[in-house]
Amino acid sequence: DEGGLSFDFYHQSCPQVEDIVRRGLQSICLADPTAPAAVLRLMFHDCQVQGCDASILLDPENDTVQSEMASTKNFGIKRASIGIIKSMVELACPQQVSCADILILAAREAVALAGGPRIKVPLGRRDSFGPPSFKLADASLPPANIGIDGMLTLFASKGMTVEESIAIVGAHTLGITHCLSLRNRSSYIAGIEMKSIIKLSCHLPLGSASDSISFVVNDPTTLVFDNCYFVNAMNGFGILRIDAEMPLDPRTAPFVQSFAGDQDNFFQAFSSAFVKLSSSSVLTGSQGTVRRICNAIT
Ligand code: HEM
Ligand SMILES: [Ca+2]
Ligand SMILES: [Ca+2]
Repeated sequence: DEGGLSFDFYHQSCPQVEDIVRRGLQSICLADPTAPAAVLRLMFHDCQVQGCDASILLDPENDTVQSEMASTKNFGIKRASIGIIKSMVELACPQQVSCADILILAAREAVALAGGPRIKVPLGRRDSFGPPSFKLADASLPPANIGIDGMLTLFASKGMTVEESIAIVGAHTLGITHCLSLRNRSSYIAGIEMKSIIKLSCHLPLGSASDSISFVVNDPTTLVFDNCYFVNAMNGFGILRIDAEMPLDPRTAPFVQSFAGDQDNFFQAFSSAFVKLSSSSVLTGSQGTVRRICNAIT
């Protein structure tokens, strides 16, 4: 049982949905090679707040109800690709496929398109019906400078093992970190001086307006889903605090070494972690709704 989800959920109502999402993401990627990173992070930030229910895609209802995007923890999140893919799915199968499922399928394609594993994901999520909650997003998303304890507790609550928790953070094999997100990161962690690396890309001391424009890459192969992130972290070049501490903490170090040495191990643990993350506290059956457009409840 995958918590009310199933692998053949759209078998009757929209058998072509996986192909549509794949082709949609492929063409978006041709125009913007950073799209896989954006979609993968978007999926995490949806699932982390009230479950994988497309709540992050809702626009503010009016001046008083702010969207999840108003949280500073959602800085840098890009949402446009899901709306485009949803409109392609709606043409083929009107009002059948939830935005929540489209987001998970798009994240799965993002990983595969960037060279990672093709993950089999159960479907049948429904979209949130309530108004967006900026406060919930702010409370539920991890701070940029979370440590190993906080990270392990967070993913344990989604049923992940320690190995899976480290694998899912391996999502940082894609994408970038803005200098803004490094403001509260100690530059000196367990003997490793990060200043010289960050200095190449950020204006130091951090705190200027340019911090929201300038960035560092999360690993040297920022467009490729590979195990380079773990090799890089072991060499002392982890960008965020968890990236830097995972190779050093005795609880996590053995898994970082195993993933750095064997990409298949990483892909396997990442795949099972991805299914757990994307299946945690979802709406199913008659709960929630299937939105016609992803940014509003109509
Ligand atoms: C406790 C765990 C985590 C923390 C504290 C964290 C934090 C961050 C931060 C601060 C950034 C940089 C944002 C910016 O400055 O633009 C980032 C980027 C990113 N994160 Fe995480 N993250 C965590 C877990 C995850 C997970 C589980 C995933 C996906 C499954 C993920 C996927 C990504 C991706 C792909 C990027 C790059 C985004 C882009 O380039 O557009 N992260 N993360
Ligand atoms: Ca959500
Ligand atoms: Ca990489």
